[in-house]
Amino acid sequence: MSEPLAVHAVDLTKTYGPLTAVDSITVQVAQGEVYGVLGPNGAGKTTFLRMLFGLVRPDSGTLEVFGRSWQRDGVGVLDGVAGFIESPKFYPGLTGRRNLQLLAGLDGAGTDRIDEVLDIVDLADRHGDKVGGYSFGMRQRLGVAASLLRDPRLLVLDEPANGLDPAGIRDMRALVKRLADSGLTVLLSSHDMGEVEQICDDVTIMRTGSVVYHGPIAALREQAPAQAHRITTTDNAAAELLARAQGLEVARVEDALAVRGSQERIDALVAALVGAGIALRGLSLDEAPLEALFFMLTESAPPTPIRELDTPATSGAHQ
Ligand SMILES: Nc1ncnc2c1ncn2[C@@H]1O[C@H](COP(=O)(O)OP(=O)(O)OP(=O)(O)O)[C@@H](O)[C@H]1O
Repeated sequence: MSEPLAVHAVDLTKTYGPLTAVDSITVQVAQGEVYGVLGPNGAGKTTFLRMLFGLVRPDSGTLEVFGRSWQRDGVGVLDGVAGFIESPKFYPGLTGRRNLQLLAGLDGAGTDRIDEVLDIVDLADRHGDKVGGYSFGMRQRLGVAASLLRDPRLLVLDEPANGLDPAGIRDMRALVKRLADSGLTVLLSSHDMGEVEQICDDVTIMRTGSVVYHGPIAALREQAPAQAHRITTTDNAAAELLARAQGLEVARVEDALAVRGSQERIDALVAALVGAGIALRGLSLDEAPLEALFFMLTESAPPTPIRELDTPATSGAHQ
C-alpha cells in the first residue's frame, strides 16, 4: 500500500454565517515536501490551518493527516504534527530555554531535545536571554523550536515570515529549507509569492475561500507571463512608439510604462527608443513573472491597457 498523504483535504468547507471562508477546497500534501498555501488577506488560509489543528470544525468535506481523521481518530490526528497559528506566545520574563522547558512539560515531550532544537533554530547562543528581549524573528524561531520538541513529521506554519525584517525573512527561509532537507514535511501559509516560490515544491493558491491554482511551482512558472520592465520617460512619443511595438504588452503603471515581453523584444525596444532620440529616465525590472501571475489569479482589476491612454504625439519618433 502506498504511504498516505501528509495532508489530504477533500471538498473542505467552512462558513461563518453568510460568509464562506473556505469553499470546497481540495489540498494534497505529499510526505517530505514543502507545501505552500498562498493567498491575499482573507483568502481562507488560516481557517484551513485551524481546521487541520481541530480548532475549527468544517461544515463539510473530509480532512486526513497521515491517513487519520478527526472523526475516526480524535486528537490522535495530531500525532506527529506540530506548528503554530499566527504568532507563537511565550512568557517574556523567562528565558528561551525556560519557556521551552515549560512547553515540553505541558506537552509531555521531555526536555532532552532542548539543546538540539535550540541549535537547529540558531538560538543556542541566546537560550539564556529573556524572550522579552528577543527580536520578532527570534521569537518566531523559538516557536519553531517549541514545535520541534515534539519531533514532528509535519510542521505547520501560519505566515512564518509575516512581520519579519529582511534578515529575519532570510533566516526563517533558511530554517525551513534546513528542516525540509532533514525530511520533515512543511505546510506553510503565506501571502508572498516570492517567499513561496523560493521554498515550496507545490502550492495551493486561494482567493476568497476558493482554490484558483494547485500544483507544482514549476508548472506555475511555465504559465507565468514574461518578465515586465518599467520604463520611465517624460517623452510622450515613447508611449506612441510602444503602442505600435510588436510582441509587447504595454500598460500605464503610475507615472511609468510597464512593458512585458521577451528579453530580445525589450532590447530592441530600448534600441528603438534611443535611436528615436527619446530620453529614458529609468528602466527597471517590474514585478517578477510569478508575482504577476499571482496577482492575476487573486485580483480582478487588470492593469489599464495603454490603448485607453490619451497620449498626444509630440515627437516624430518612429521605430
Ligand atoms: N471566527 C470567525 N468569524 C467570522 N468570520 C471569520 C472568522 N475567522 C475568519 N473569518 C473570515 O473568514 C475569511 C477568511 O479568513 P482567514 O483568516 O482564514 O483568511 P487568511 O487567508 O488567513 O487571511 P489573513 O492573511 O488576513 O490572515 C475572512 O473573510 C475572515 O474575516
